[in-house]
Amino acid sequence: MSDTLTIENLHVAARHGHHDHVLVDGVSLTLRRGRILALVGASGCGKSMTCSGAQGVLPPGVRVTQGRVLHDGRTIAPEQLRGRIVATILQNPRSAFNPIRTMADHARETLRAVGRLEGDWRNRTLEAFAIAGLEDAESVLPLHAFEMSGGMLQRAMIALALLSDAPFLFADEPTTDLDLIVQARILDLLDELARQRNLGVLLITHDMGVVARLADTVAVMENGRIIETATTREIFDNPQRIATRELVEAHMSLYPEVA
Ligand SMILES: Nc1ncnc2c1ncn2[C@@H]1O[C@H](COP(=O)(O)OP(=O)(O)OP(=O)(O)O)[C@@H](O)[C@H]1O
Repeated sequence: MSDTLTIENLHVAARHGHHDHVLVDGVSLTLRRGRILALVGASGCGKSMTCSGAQGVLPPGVRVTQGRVLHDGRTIAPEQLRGRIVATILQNPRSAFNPIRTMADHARETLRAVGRLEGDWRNRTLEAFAIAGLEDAESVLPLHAFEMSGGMLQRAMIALALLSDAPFLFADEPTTDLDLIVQARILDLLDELARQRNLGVLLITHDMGVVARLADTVAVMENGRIIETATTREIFDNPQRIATRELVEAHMSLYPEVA
């Protein structure tokens, strides 16, 4: 049971008048360190709500109605999970940064939040920025988000995730807002970091190209439920469910050479 993070029977619902509208309907997933699990499915099927629900960071009016998260078999509260056990990188990094704070401020804040601000925070930050591929890391520290490109910001978000030293990473559509060349570089970086740092990654995406490139296993979601889980090879070669087949076929019609 060591080195695992399990989302168990997660239910998430939104209040609509007097009724609950179920958005996530009994999702169970297990992440293992050093492995990348892709969570895929059509837009609106509940991927992001699963990720946010597991971390207890749902939007107003949306709540977890059932389920728990276990780290190495022990139940863990969302506030203990966030930052310490799970780091997060999101789509649209620009909106994830406080516009009036510098990258140095964000790094200090991240380290403070996980109780690691002591000692030489600056050098640790510079090292994380360099590992994340931010060239001339020193010059990045005083920058605000508006002074950086989308690719730089995504690298900065990855650097902050590394600073927290969490063993698991939730990456929710990490390359969606980036141009194709930057996307490819960020995907390479994520792959490299997951392997080198032995991170367990939950990769949320609707892009089967990203799945083919990075994921070891795939969980397919439809209408708030996991309908199929298999290795990436099996998902591409022998999809069992219609929704899975549609995702694979849509991808193959665009990029026949990939799988
Ligand atoms: N703030 C909210 N309040 C109520 N329902 C919401 C809210 N945000 C999203 N939803 C609904 O929750 C469902 C799941 O949304 P979610 O964002 O998890 O989908 P997703 O699979 O991540 O989609 P996408 O690939 O488009 O990001 C959708 O039906 C969506 O309309």
